[in-house]
Amino acid sequence: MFFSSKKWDPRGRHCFVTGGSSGAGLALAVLLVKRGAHVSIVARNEERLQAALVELEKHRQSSEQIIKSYSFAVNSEAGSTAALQAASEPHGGRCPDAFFLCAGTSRPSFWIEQNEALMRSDLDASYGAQAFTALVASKEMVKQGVKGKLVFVSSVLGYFSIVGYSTYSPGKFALRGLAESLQSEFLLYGIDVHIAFPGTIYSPGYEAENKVKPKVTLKIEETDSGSTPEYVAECILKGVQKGRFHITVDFIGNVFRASTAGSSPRNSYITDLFYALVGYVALPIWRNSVDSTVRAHRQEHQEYLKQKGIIG
Ligand SMILES: NC(=O)C1=CN([C@@H]2O[C@H](COP(=O)(O)OP(=O)(O)OC[C@H]3O[C@@H](n4cnc5c(N)ncnc54)[C@H](OP(=O)(O)O)[C@@H]3O)[C@@H](O)[C@H]2O)C=CC1
Ligand SMILES: CCCCCCCCCCCCCCCC(=O)[C@@H](N)CO
Repeated sequence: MFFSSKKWDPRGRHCFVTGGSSGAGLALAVLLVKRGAHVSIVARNEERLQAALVELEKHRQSSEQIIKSYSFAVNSEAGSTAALQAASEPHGGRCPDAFFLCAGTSRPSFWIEQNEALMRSDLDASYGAQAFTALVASKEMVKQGVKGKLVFVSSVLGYFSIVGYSTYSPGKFALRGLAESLQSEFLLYGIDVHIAFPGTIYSPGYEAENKVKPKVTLKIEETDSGSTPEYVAECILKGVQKGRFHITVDFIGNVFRASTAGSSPRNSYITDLFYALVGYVALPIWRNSVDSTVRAHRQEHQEYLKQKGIIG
């Protein structure tokens, strides 16, 4: 209803994937290479980029495809500009057709353990790592008259939040706010905006965050069955091809999406009504159980606070 019905084909297009060296970003890059796109992946760690590039090469469809990696930190305007310039060069300076903004990290922890520096760096890691790329990409697309695509990757934690995500969720909610605004503004240019809200992704980033994740958060997350990076990538690409604004990859995501839709463009008026009804009944029950889990953790948490020297 809100987008053209013709399916978008990545073949021969230049796709710019931030966070393309790991997890969902790497899986998306692989998928795009398989579909015949030119792919540029961006991340900071050169070694992991090189390993990812070897993986991408295995899926090359033709010798024409330009497949490259770029080491830049994209959580600043300068970093994103440098990455975009470098990636545009092999394409004669033309800016990419689609931007898959997968860069992001999470450091689950308790709110009272934060300080200003940690809050700022986590907001930078969840929001800044995508917002600045969106800024420079948009300017370039408008300047060059490219009717491209911006695809943000939020999280189901951009729809709701739980204990442990006080410095991560705000950035993922903020991405939704940004996408909502740009979806409207970019009607001026014919640039499409999409935003994905995956649940748990079994990625290297997930392995890393679990090492520091509070026990109570791990317990609540047991309800989430999770998805492989490959599955998430497929859902994101399908969602983009179908012209969906909010892209969810699993049942939980669909329920939260439909329950918090507001005036966001919907995916379907019939199935979204079903998901919204499920949410209306099931979400308060689920939330009550989450609250009970947190309350049951009070005593253990007191011990934790003592151990850390936060209380006497
Ligand atoms: N894993 C999960 O359970 C979930 C993750 N998400 C979100 O999905 C996205 C992908 O996550 P996941 O699949 O776990 O990926 P990983 O955490 O495994 O990989 C993250 C990627 O982003 C890159 N990156 C991080 N920060 C920057 C930066 N400032 N500049 C450039 N590159 C950066 C990393 O490379 P390098 O460190 O070398 O820069 C790496 O390539 C993230 O935005 C994440 O928040 C959403 C829901 C669930
Ligand atoms: C019918 C309704 C039932 C609702 C059940 C909901 C269960 C959700 C549990 C919490 C999932 C948290 C995913 C975190 C993803 C993420 O972004 C982090 N891994 C950070 O990277």
